[in-house]
Amino acid sequence: MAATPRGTSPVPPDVRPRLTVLSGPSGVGKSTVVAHMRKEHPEVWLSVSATTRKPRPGEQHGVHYFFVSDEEMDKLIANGELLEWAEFAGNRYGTPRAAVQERLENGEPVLLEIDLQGARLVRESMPEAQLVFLAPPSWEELVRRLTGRGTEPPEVIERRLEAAKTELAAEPEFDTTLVNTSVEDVARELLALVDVV
Ligand SMILES: Nc1nc2c(ncn2[C@@H]2O[C@H](COP(=O)(O)OP(=O)(O)O)[C@@H](O)[C@H]2O)c(=O)[nH]1
Ligand SMILES: Nc1ncnc2c1ncn2[C@@H]1O[C@H](COP(=O)(O)OP(=O)(O)O)[C@@H](O)[C@H]1O
Repeated sequence: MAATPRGTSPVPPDVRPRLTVLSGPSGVGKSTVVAHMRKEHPEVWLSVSATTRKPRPGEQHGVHYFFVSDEEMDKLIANGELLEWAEFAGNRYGTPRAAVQERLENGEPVLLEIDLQGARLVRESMPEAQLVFLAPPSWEELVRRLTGRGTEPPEVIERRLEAAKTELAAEPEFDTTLVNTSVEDVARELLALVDVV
């Protein structure tokens, strides 16, 4: 057995990153890919964020998001209850800290689906986190998906596409890029990265 060089620590038994961040522009397919993966692998734990955005038809409180008022969001932030938070296209979004911490302390994998600003904050506070970028096959396809989803009025779509330009330019900051051409393929690749055993 090779000796451990002096001055370095032995490699810990499990060096796999437990925290995975999935980011990518609005409409690229993050929710679709994660939902597809969790349909077959419900054991993959996804953090449920708090948001001041209004629910879309079909979105459930506590499942897709915790839908909160501006005042409630102020309190969550002031009380330090969010691991990170950001303003995106006119609404605030944040990751509740306690549930994530509990899982990480138990050595369980955690998946966050958050925006670029949030991904950068996580990288600062947890450098061991792995950052995964979901990219569209092309700009035209991103516009098509965001428009085709039909959940936002044109001015909100414009705002999100403006943000998408900044987000696409930040792709090199991420550890891995997955191009969302096929939902099935990307869901499989993401599952391997999240490494749920
Ligand atoms: N920083 C941060 N971003 C979040 C959080 N939850 C969701 N987001 C991001 O906020 C952005 C807008 O989310 P949403 O309004 O659901 O739109 P969608 O991504 O187009 O479905 C997306 O980039 C989400 O990944 C969070 O807790 N923190
Ligand atoms: N690989 C794909 N091919 C074609 N359409 C897709 C694909 N992935 C997602 N979509 C569609 O694109 C739209 C945006 O997907 P969504 O998951 O809501 O994106 P995000 O969560 O990143 O905002 C939805 O209408 C969804 O059905």
